[in-house]
Amino acid sequence: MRVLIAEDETHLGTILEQFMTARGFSVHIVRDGRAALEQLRTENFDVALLDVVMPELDGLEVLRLIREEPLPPEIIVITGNGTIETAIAALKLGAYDFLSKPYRMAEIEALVRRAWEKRMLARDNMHMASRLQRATPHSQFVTHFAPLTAVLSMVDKIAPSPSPVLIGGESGTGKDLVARLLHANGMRAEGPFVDLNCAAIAESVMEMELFGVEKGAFPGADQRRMGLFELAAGGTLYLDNVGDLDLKVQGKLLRALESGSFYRVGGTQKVEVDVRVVASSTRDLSRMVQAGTFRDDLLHRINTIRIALPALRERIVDIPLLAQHFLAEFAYGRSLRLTDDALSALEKYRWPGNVRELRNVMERAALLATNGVVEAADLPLGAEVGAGVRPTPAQVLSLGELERRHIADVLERSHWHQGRAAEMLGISPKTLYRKIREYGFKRPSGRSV
Ligand SMILES: Nc1ncnc2c1ncn2[C@@H]1O[C@H](COP(=O)(O)OP(=O)(O)OP(=O)(O)O)[C@@H](O)[C@H]1O
Repeated sequence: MRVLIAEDETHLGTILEQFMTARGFSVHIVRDGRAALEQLRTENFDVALLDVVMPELDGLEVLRLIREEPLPPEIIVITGNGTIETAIAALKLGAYDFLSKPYRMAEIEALVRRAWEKRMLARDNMHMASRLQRATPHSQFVTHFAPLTAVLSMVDKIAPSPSPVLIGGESGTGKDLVARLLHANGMRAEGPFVDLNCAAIAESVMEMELFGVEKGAFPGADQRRMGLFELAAGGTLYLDNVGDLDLKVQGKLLRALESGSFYRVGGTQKVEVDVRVVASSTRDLSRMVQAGTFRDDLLHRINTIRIALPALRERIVDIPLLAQHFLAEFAYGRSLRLTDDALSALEKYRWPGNVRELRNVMERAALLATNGVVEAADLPLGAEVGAGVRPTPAQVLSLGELERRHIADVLERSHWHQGRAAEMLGISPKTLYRKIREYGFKRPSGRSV
């Protein structure tokens, strides 16, 4: 339990500090209001004891300012001459409780412990809610493919370590799922899992999104905002499509990983956080290093542990297994089965959207199935999916070009409705967004969506 004591009376402060330390609290003491404010803004405390009468800033002012911050500690205000007006003002400003001087040490200890329990309860509720939300779609990683079962045992082994992990693989291969497994099986499972798709955030705001921004950093920054790094404190930060970070943010990320600390945008106070970073990329980061678009030193840092997820077409053994798994998920109590023809159609298909696409296909198949049987005709794999882009033997297109043309075609057919297009392609909207940027597609003017 981390406790801040702000007390300007030297002797009293020291006695309090010694008492609390001896009772097993981790204590930091400051002697004036401004120092208290700075300390509370830069480090995470569970409880703060604020004397009301202090130089620079009084305790009530510190209380008011700190309550405007995200996730403030519980505050106990210590009033000098026990004026009831001050105590009421403190409670109105959101203090947990107040104590009047002179007080007994045992009294203060009991109050600090109660304040801490309240904070833990609130935190548990928050985590419980977010875990319930997470647990539903992402619970199980299904595979029979030997190299992937080896990956799963590696995930179990490395989950408890704080080292960064890099997960590579095409879109829809399960990178997000593996990142969540790493979190859920690690020491930080009780902490937050914060996920950021680096491809979906404009470069100009990425630094603020990750590291937060200090009040007054620029005109309009009228309050301090925590970045995702801080929000992930004690948990895992998942950076999806890490290759999309620009070089400046890459540098800052590297420093944060190396030192465990960073500065908010416009800030001068170092913020220290304990966060495990898991990054993923669909792109070949080594190639990006060669091209000068990804930092070599950052790649080394996040590459400490590397996991590569194979495309679904490279593990045909998993196709029937996953198909049954998703069919059961969408059967809603009915019993559904796939015909041999349907299975063979699934195994022959190339699955550009990997497991995500298979899941979408099985969802629709479950809806279309009659008499509990899914026929090949019920599978929306569509000959038409490849139609129009199939090259003649003399004109073999690269996979990248094929993908580019196919996405352009689907965007056109969906009238640039990106949600629908992503669904047709079996990829996530965020991946489609990134591909649109990668291929430099421009929405035709006059189209609204
Ligand atoms: N082996 C698996 N077993 C069960 N479900 C899986 C498996 N792999 C992926 N999925 C499911 O497929 C969908 C896509 O997976 P996920 O979001 O993890 O892919 P991704 O590689 O992170 O994709 P992107 O690069 O587009 O973000 C999710 O619904 C996920 O639960």
